[in-house]
Amino acid sequence: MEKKTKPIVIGVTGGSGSGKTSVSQAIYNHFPGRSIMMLEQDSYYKNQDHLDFEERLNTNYDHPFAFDTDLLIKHLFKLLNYETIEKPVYDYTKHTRSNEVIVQEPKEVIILEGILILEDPRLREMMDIKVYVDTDDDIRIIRRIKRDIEERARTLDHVIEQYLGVVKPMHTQFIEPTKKYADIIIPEGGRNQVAIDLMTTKIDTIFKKRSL
Ligand SMILES: Nc1ncnc2c1ncn2[C@@H]1O[C@H](COP(=O)(O)OP(=O)(O)O)[C@@H](O)[C@H]1O
Ligand SMILES: Nc1ccn([C@@H]2O[C@H](COP(=O)(O)O)[C@@H](O)[C@H]2O)c(=O)n1
Repeated sequence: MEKKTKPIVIGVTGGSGSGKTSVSQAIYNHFPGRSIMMLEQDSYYKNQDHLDFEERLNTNYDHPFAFDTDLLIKHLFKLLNYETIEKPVYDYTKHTRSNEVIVQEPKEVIILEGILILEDPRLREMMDIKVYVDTDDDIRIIRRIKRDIEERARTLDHVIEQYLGVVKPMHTQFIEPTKKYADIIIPEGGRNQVAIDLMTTKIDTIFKKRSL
């Protein structure tokens, strides 16, 4: 019996504020109505309903332990097996999962995006293409300040304290070293149209090969 091809997994990583969501969205938006989906590692932050808000504020969200990676891997295996998943929804304002889930049907191309997706060898093993979005630290912190205040209900003092205390050291210890696993390094994230064109051309080839 002919073996069915499995979906393609494209991992997109980089430091916080590097532009990995923007790159992933740009690739995804290039294929409206096609068999492509996004899977965000952030959706798999651990549930913290058992902790009070003060304790949640002190969680290290940039350490691999912050993620329910077993659940992410389980869901990825299901998607590779063409099964539907119930993707958790994360609430950054409450620092825990919301009660909702998103029903996600399997697709031929999965864009897996997150700060620590290349840190876990099991996840690396599941990826066909690995991308690292490489953006200078000063640009990343400026973007993060703006975003966290506007979209994640944070104060300037909290963003700075979190960045210096946790985000920066964890980036150096866990995220930056995963660059060596990348097949492609994209400088200056979101607006690197050449890199996005190369990625979309590659995906187009995959769709054509699969007659999709
Ligand atoms: N090339 C860029 N130029 C200016 N702003 C950008 C660029 N890429 C991303 N941004 C902005 O920076 C913030 C972080 O980008 P995002 O793609 O969410 O990064 P990440 O997912 O790596 O944290 C967002 O508000 C986004 O609109
Ligand atoms: N409750 C949380 C959960 C995560 N973070 C921060 O999010 C960053 C990862 O998301 P990006 O879109 O920036 O890649 C990570 O650096 C965490 O510090 C948070 O602040 N609060």
